[in-house]
Amino acid sequence: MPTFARRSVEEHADHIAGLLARALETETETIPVDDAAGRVTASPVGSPVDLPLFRNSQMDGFAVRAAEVADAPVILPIAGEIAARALDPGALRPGTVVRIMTGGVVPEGADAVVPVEDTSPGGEPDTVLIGRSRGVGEYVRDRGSDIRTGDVLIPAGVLLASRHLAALAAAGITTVSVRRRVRVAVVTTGAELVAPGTDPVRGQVFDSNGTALAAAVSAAGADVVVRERVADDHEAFRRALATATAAADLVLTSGGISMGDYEVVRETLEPLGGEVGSVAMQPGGPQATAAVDGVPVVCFPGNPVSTQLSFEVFVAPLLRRAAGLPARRVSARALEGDLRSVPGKRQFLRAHDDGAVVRPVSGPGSHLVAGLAAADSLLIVPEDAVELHAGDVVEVWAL
Ligand SMILES: Nc1nc2c(c(=O)[nH]1)N[C@H]1C(S)=C(S)[C@@H](COP(=O)(O)OP(=O)(O)OC[C@H]3O[C@@H](n4cnc5c(N)ncnc54)[C@H](O)[C@@H]3O)O[C@H]1N2
Ligand code: MOO
Repeated sequence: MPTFARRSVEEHADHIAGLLARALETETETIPVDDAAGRVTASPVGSPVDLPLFRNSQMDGFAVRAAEVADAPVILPIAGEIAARALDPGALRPGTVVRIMTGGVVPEGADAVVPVEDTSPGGEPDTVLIGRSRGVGEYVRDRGSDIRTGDVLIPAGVLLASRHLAALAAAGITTVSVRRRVRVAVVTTGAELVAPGTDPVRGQVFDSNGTALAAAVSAAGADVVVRERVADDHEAFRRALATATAAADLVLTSGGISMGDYEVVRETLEPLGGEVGSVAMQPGGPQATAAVDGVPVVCFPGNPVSTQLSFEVFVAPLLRRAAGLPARRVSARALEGDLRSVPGKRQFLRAHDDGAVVRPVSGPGSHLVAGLAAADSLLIVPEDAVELHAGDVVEVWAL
């Protein structure tokens, strides 16, 4: 007998959200900035320095006293040259200019840079004709004008991308405190399963759910720490569960939860207090959950499309939020043709969304793994719909 008769999609989603809540609150870890792309900051990172680190030139040209070039054109002697390198240029002598390169230290006394384009040779050796005036501060990048020491460079909860790592590196920071990724175990079950790459005999199928779930977990910002494939053997499944719960924050399984005779997942988890039943959706009708040794176990039906959609509907949003990733893109689209649906179940049809209209690209069968691969979207048909017509507006999830 099922533990729950018929849950709505929302009821089962809420149940899983509650089951996973503690597991998704991971602790923090400190990692090299170079490895931190895609991770989420655990606390605000203050800048240990002013940026820019020192006052420097924005242009190749001449560092000047603005007041001395106010009446340009004016010819002034060139007192030296400052390139972008470690250098203390000393002070700019009154009545002189220095040649300066972009990023070079602007010397004390200079308060503007005249770009080289606004100058020409002064006639005498080591002189320059400054062709136009520049105001105080022009083309000078002041120390601390980007960020000041102690100010927040990156707040907590930020999904680190290359621009954030650049800011950390620019401030000389080498490590950053981030949330640990959620660790997930993937256990596929079925006596018929063989690894892709082997030679199946009649009755055997390639284990595509292991591949799909592992990739989907990574895409949702979590780490796959265990991958097991077990036959319909209770002892082997118990061993795989023990390995999984020892290493992971969350265990995902596929197969073995419906009404047949060899339902190893259902038969193992029900006596442990697992909940097995049916959710008003298609694919993905049979669903189950359990907590084993305090670790949540979420069990998906074995049909490949059912497994993948169940993950997308129930687990991906939670993992994505925990990983700081944006929620999936949901749009409203007009339906291209007519379609019929099974009343009482929310249908997740495999579809193509061209940005204006959406149309199914394969049948509704939950074994149509190639049909799912051909889709770029899921077209959601509400529970109460019996038939929909061309032009009706439907919800579409980008895959
Ligand atoms: N009498 C009933 N039979 C079934 C019901 C039902 O309500 N009453 N529900 C059907 C639905 S809907 C689904 S979905 C499946 C779910 O069954 P299980 O979770 O027990 O899955 P299995 O029987 O183990 O496998 C189903 C199907 O999927 C293939 N499979 C399984 N694992 C993998 C994998 N890792 N990679 C690729 N393919 C896999 C398996 O070979 C089967 O063809 O139950 C229906 N039956
Ligand atoms: O609900 Mo099952 O998941 O359709 O094939």
